[in-house]
Amino acid sequence: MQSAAKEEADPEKNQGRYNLRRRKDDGDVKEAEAKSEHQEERVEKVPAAPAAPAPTPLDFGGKIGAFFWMLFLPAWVLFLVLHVDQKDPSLSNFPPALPSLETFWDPQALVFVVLWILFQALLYILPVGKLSDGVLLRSGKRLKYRTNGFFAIVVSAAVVAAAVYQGVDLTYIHSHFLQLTTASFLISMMLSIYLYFRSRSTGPDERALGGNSGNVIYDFFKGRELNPRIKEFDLKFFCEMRPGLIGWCLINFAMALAEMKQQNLDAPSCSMILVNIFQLIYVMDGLWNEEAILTTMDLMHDGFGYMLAFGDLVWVPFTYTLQARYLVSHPKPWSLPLLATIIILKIVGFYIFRKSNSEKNAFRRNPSDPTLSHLKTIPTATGKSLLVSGWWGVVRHPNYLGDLIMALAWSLPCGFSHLLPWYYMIYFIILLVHRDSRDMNECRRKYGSAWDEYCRTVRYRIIPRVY
Ligand SMILES: NC(=O)C1=CN([C@@H]2O[C@H](COP(=O)(O)OP(=O)(O)OC[C@H]3O[C@@H](n4cnc5c(N)ncnc54)[C@H](OP(=O)(O)O)[C@@H]3O)[C@@H](O)[C@H]2O)C=CC1
Ligand SMILES: CC(C)CCC[C@@H](C)[C@H]1CC=C2C3=C(CC[C@@]21C)[C@@]1(C)CC[C@H](O)C(C)(C)[C@@H]1CC3
Repeated sequence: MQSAAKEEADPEKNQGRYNLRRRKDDGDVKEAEAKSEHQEERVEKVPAAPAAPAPTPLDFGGKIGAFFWMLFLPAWVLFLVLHVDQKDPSLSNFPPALPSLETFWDPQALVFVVLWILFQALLYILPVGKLSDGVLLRSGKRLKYRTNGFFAIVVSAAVVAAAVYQGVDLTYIHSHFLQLTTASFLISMMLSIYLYFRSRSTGPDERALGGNSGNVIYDFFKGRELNPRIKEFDLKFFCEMRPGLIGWCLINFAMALAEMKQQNLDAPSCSMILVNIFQLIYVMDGLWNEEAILTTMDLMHDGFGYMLAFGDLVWVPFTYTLQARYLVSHPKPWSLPLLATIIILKIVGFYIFRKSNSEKNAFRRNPSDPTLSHLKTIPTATGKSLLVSGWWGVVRHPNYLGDLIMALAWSLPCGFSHLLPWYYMIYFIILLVHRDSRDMNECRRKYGSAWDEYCRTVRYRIIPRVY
């Protein structure tokens, strides 16, 4: 174990740790060999390039699992959207009755969704804000990203405020929720088909290691191309950070207006305000620290396919808004002690989440960053090191811990009368536990014995002394 500064001060030593083993386990052997050859060539030219790319084992229940998830996820969104509309959205009334087919479709809703995405695309391409460096790719290249997400949400807020001032009725979003969901689903489906077809003409270095099984359904679901771009326009980065994420805040705001209309209130309820502010802070923080997304799993390792396209454009805006949507017709009384507890939880969760994400991002960008020199690290054979003190010495995913505490603070304002507003919390535990195990497998593959040493030093995964 050594300090972060010392580790980086010896690049030649690091270079000697490249992992050039050939892996012939699962997947296309020829391709794996071709990658290894490229890798050996690159070692001389690009000292910091990640090593030993080999296709990863299938995830999400493999080929059959991918097929199941592709059908199940949209059906689940549909049930949630319909269930929350019921007068009594309790478990005994699940599943809700299906409406007639024509109810799903409204061309106007499609136009609004397309306009929203185009508007966000326009803000994304404006030459405003920083051009940030992505991580080093297997090809030895480093992509540039326009990180102007905070600018985009501020402009979007101003445009929405002006529209409301001009008399635009945003409660349309509440009354046409189902049609807007269908429209977004169609767009995500078309995008996924486009992504799959264009991925067929990409080289091995441009593909994600995990979405390249050769099975059409699995690869379509998981995503094949790592960084699909149209010229400088990065589709994965844009979809993950803009239309759905900013759309989440727009929908929450529309729910607050719908609550006022439906409950005949002069102002939104306290619970609604809390949910709106907490989630707005979460999104604004993500956009303010947009550069940090470049060192997350989605951007570094996952291909862009159905899972992320659907997740970004449908799942995030139409299920993460469930709490606000629930509150529209289920007002909750609140007390000062409860309010104080919820706010404290949010602050604690946010602090852990932000500090740990920023620590890892700063370390991955510049391991010799003087502000991190006090942190202990473990060197690995790839030349990269692992943090073993600071937040990453408390548990192996401190950022998940903070995120979960925040999720708790988002559900509490909705009370305990129904399970539905707790859905996000339950889903999030499942998502993060699964993500953690995906990441553990991936890191064990990448870092071998160094990862085992890390796991021996930092024993718990997400919750200290519990899990
Ligand atoms: N609201 C939502 O729906 C969701 C939110 N999130 C949030 O997004 C954020 C990003 O999460 P996610 O992308 O899953 O994962 P991480 O940001 O935790 O990224 C995992 C990667 O970090 C690196 N890493 C792991 N351990 C260490 C260590 N000790 N020292 C240095 N680097 C390490 C590894 O990559 P390498 O070594 O290759 O650099 C690993 O693959 C989290 O805060 C999460 O809570 C995530 C999913 C959904
Ligand atoms: C459809 C599937 C069941 C699950 C899809 C998962 C996706 C919805 C999430 C995967 C990782 C995400 C992140 C965020 C949103 C949800 C998805 C896309 C994030 C952008 C939210 C804001 C945060 O501040 C963040 C850290 C930037 C998040 C990054 C990961």
